[in-house]
Amino acid sequence: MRDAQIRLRILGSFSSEGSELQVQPASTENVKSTIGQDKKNQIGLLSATGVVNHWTRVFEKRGIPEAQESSEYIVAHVLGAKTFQSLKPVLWTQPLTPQQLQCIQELCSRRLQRMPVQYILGEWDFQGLSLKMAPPVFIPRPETEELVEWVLEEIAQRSYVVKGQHGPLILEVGCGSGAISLSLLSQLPESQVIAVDKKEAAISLTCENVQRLQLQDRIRIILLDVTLEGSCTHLLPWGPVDLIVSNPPYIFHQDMEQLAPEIRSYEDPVALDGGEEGLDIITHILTLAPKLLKNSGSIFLEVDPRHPELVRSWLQSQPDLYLNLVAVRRDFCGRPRFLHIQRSGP
Ligand SMILES: C[S@@+](CC[C@H](N)C(=O)[O-])C[C@H]1O[C@@H](n2cnc3c(N)ncnc32)[C@H](O)[C@@H]1O
Repeated sequence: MRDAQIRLRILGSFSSEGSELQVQPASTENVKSTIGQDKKNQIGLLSATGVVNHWTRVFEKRGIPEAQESSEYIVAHVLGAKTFQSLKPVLWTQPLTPQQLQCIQELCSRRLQRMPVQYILGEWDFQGLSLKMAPPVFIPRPETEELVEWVLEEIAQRSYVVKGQHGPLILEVGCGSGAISLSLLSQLPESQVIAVDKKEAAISLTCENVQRLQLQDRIRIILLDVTLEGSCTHLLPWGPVDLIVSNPPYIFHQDMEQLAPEIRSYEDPVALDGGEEGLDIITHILTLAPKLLKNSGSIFLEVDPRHPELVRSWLQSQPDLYLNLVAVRRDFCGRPRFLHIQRSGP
């Protein structure tokens, strides 16, 4: 699934798509007439492969990014598979039923309106977990899987056997769909997680995903805005924590307009907009951290490539926090995107 997700880069990166398209949903008539045009090819067109090719051409014509991948994911989903390649080869050429064709058409019409494939399918894989997706809750990106892998590597090198607790206690700020928290819980059977988010839609989706994966015994989910005064008091009863992890909103405000239509029209701007320099939530997390973290506790953050230097100098200007930027990691595109900050103070 990882490869498949990387292929859907337009939904995974915050790149601009340039000018927005005037998109009209395809009508049933359009599809029927295209399908009816060539009687000789009718069987081919009504097969899964034929329909994938048809919608790929329609998407390409309308300037929809990742036309073929979008079309393949939708057809595979309607046929009960995750990817087109994983379908039994016999299903590639077998004629589809009228119901299947109708369903494909409805889902493809949504893609023509630039809805991300993840919302169209209603689920997406993250770290091998199948999570429910629903707009406007942020769709987990492939980069964030690298953040989770880094956290897992660090945890593997430490011992967390303290007062009957056998695994780390982790706080996630901004849990969204629950992707980070749930993948950590599922890969660290001794861990416990506190997941917070300021948006009710995110909290509800995390709860649904927790139930879906039966991980409710080791997680506490809290509706909380970490920028509000006193937010710390809601977390202190559960702490102190070994580790804070967050993929916060970090886009520079002036870059918000450049986002692809998929992101701009469907994802919650609260999940994206980090203020003037993208640091608004990051600095709140860092200010709260010393009150919530154990001694030598760690913070792992996903950030913009411009942030490592900005965060380093911000931390130098805040010596009373006793936080040090100890490592920066690059993402699979070679951009410095992940920070490890450690508490070193009283
Ligand atoms: C980039 S999304 C990350 C979601 C998820 N962790 C992931 O990686 O897929 C950021 C999340 O932070 C939440 N958020 C934004 N501001 C917040 C705040 N002040 N307090 C708590 N959560 C906040 C948003 O609602 C959103 O769900």
